[in-house]
Amino acid sequence: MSDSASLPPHHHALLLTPREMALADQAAIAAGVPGARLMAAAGKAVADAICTRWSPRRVTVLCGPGNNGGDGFVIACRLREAGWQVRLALLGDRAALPPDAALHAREWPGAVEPLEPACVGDAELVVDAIFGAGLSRPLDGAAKATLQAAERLGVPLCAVDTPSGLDGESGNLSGYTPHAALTVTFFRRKPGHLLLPGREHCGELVVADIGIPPEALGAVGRQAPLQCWANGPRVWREAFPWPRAQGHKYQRGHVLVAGGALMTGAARLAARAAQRVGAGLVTVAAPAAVWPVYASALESIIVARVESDADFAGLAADPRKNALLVGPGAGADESTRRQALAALAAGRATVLDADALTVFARDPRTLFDAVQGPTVLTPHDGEFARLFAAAGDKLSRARKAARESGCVLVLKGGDTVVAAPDGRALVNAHAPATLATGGTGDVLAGMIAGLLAQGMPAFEAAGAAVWLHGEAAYAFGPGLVADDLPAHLPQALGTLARWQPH
Ligand SMILES: NC(=O)C1=CN([C@@H]2O[C@H](COP(=O)(O)OP(=O)(O)OC[C@H]3O[C@@H](n4cnc5c(N)ncnc54)[C@H](O)[C@@H]3O)[C@@H](O)[C@H]2O)[C@@H](O)CC1
Ligand SMILES: [K+]
Repeated sequence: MSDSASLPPHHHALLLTPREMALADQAAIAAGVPGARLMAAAGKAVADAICTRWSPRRVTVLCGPGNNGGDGFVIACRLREAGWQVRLALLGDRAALPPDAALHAREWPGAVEPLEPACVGDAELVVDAIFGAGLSRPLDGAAKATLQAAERLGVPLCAVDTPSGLDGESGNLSGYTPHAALTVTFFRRKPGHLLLPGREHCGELVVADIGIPPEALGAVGRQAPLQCWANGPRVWREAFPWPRAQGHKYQRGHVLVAGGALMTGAARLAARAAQRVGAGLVTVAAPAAVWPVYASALESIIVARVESDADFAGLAADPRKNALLVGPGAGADESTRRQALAALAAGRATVLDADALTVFARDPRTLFDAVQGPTVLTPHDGEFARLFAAAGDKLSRARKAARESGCVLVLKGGDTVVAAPDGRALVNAHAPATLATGGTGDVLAGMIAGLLAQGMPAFEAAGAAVWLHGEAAYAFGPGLVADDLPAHLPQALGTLARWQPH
């Protein structure tokens, strides 16, 4: 096995697909860690996680026909040793278990019941070790009926690796998937643990070390690059533009925000967010008719009066304005389209949001062909569908669209995905549901522009903005409206400054 120099960057935050995880297992086994030992460690980790959360009680361990079921046999043994009353049920034939699972099944001293709804009848806790990474078709038959019976009982369920029926790669559900109170996975998380709807079925997620050396990642990465991470400071904090003692406002960048003529609040929110995230200067280009609205509300922000799209293009052409934002409250009209194209033509960092995306619905190629500088597109699902034909799960759609457009894609939602044209991707789970309220997207777009203006690369800037956006919402708590976000960015930045890898 290679040394740690071959580890992919931020390897703790990597998300591995089930296939990549199987390759990591194989690499560990090839490096001399027997599969049966990995399974023993996996089962022990789950049993330990259970014992620290629940006192001994009646538990039914549901085992599937593969290695996930093998983990189940280990869990049953460990819980029994710890004084729990354990029932174990197996789907399929004991003689057909794969070798590592068969080995651990031989150590189980109790009865092996057939897996059917009756086996959870008196349980106070249920362990779902039916299917994990090997799920190959929708859940049906006895597995589905038994998990449904467990869920109807209303007792807590602990899932091994993934709740059965959850596709670890996409987060999609197949046939039926129970809601776990606790999911214990091994070595690294999978995209499906963070993507919706999967994340909602995992409950608390624990990642256990089962003895796979991190260097196994180097071996996996040589087959296909590993470039999907859970979004968080680990991934981008080295690129975060903290103000420097010797800096001055001109070194902290200058954001130009196109202000809308009707919905003036959106661009104001974006401008405040750009400023709060650290941009040295922010200019809002305000249409003449509503100039006073902007000017009276934005004391420390420059409000430039524009009479025409040509005026805006003139502002955008000023090279000191090193990050441009068009879209918030812009209106889906010709003027917005001209402003977006003027921003892209400037060849500097650009964020296009909302209406500045919608105006290219009929000819997205015009938009993609105009891209020159680092460009970030921030669609929600509806806006995305107007621009891109990409199908599939959210992660692959975002990646395909990033490649097609040559832009960093921020595909928003409760599980925002950030994707770069070179295949890198982030899945964000750091966002409370309170963010689903009007204007929060404008704030996010402003934050990305603010970080771009300070020289942060587009992929990292998008990831950092998405995380800080979530952090500011957590800091505020319930009752959030978009206006609260810029005001809570200082707290979020404080958390980031103190953040330590764990
Ligand atoms: N060495 C390893 O590979 C390790 C694997 N571990 C465990 O092994 C699991 C992966 O094991 P496997 O690859 O054997 O996969 P699983 O145990 O998840 O499932 C594979 C079996 O289920 C069947 N199956 C899949 N979907 C089905 C469906 N919907 N209905 C009926 N049958 C279905 C397959 O035909 C196969 O027999 C991980 O999730 C993890 O829990 C851990 O023990 C750690 C070490
Ligand atoms: K499972």
